[in-house]
Amino acid sequence: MNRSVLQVALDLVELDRAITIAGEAVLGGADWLEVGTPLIKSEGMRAVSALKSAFPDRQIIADMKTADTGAIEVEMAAKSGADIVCVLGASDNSVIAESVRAARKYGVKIMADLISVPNPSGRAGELEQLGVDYICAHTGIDQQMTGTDSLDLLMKVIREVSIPVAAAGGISEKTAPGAIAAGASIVIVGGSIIRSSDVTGSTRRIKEAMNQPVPYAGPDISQEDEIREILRYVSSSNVSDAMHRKGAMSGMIPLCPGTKAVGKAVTVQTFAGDWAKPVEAIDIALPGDVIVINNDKGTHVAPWGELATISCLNRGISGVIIDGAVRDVDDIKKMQYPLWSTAMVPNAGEPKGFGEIGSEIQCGGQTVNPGDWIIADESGVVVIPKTRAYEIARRAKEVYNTELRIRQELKQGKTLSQVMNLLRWEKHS
Ligand SMILES: O=C([C@H](O)CO)[C@H](O)[C@H](O)COP(=O)(O)O
Repeated sequence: MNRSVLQVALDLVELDRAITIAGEAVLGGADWLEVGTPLIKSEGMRAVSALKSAFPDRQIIADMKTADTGAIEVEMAAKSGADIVCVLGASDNSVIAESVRAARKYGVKIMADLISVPNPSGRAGELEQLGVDYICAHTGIDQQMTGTDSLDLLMKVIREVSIPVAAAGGISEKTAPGAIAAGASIVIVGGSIIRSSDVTGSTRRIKEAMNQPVPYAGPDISQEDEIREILRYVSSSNVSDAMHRKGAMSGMIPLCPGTKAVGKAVTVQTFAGDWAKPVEAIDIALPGDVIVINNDKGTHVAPWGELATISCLNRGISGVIIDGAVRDVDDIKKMQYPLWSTAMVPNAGEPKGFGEIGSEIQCGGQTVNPGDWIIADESGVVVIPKTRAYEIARRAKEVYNTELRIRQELKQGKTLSQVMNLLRWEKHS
């Protein structure tokens, strides 16, 4: 292959939307069109034939992810119009060999996908020996969410084979030049194009980036900084979607609607109205943290008020969440400080000093540990366990990006039910 190819992965579930998005991507310069696995599962082989009829001059790739009955699946895809069929590199050699035989018979090519292969560099060579036409160094979408880097995999396999290698897995305008510099002949892009509000523009920018290869230097931001960066622009609703409706606190009212808090939790267990530990937590918390307080069901006395809030502002604390009451509401509102509580009351308690800072607490019906991430906005407060914070932030970003595209389709006049094809997916139908 002389020049690098941009393959756009149509990982969608509705054929009509896939064809529209494919058309926009072709306008931006997409060379090859991949009928993504979700689309094949949702629409079957008619998705392959529909894409081929709509775009007869493009190579159509059927991402079958074949793991068994190689010959049958290759035959189906080939007869539906696919030019290239993707099989799982982790499959048994008998599956690969049968796929290759069927491919030769029906005049199509085989791309072997290295997703989840334990020894990718060794396996890539074996797959070449078995006769596959392309190797795909692929980090799956779920793996990407945990921080696995597709270009690391590409670099492990690129020198092991002499057939063309495709790079896939979260590739964007930023990483595409690195894939080409590392030697990829094909760059496969899904989310960065199909979820964009400007599919044509995003495709064009990635194509342009591919023409300026630059060696990949690895991520330019730490995972913690990336979590914070993402949580600053996604919403608590996006995070709740990413967590499959887990993590949302109940009964939390924003004192200053329109404000937002994002940060790591400094937890405080106190007793009704005992404001010593909540206020001491201000000195322990780091700038950017969120103080999360359990006031032991005390809604008649407040462990928090205006003066504590001023201290928080001075220390750069991102916000305060109280399962309990707050007072001095008018003054805090003037400061527009991000604070959520379950009650308001004028009564102050006493600084007795019971309770502790930095232990596991319950807040708004959720368990919160020190270091868990908090995102709070006008919809409410969500706690993200620290062990899954990177993954959840990345998934929330996917939710956010998916909505960018849906919003664009709504602006063009479709209803939400049309975009989502609700009737098709109703449980009782
Ligand atoms: O093959 C893919 C994935 O397994 C879902 O079927 C994607 O097409 C591939 O990962 C490219 O998509 P992005 O990772 O979103 O760029």
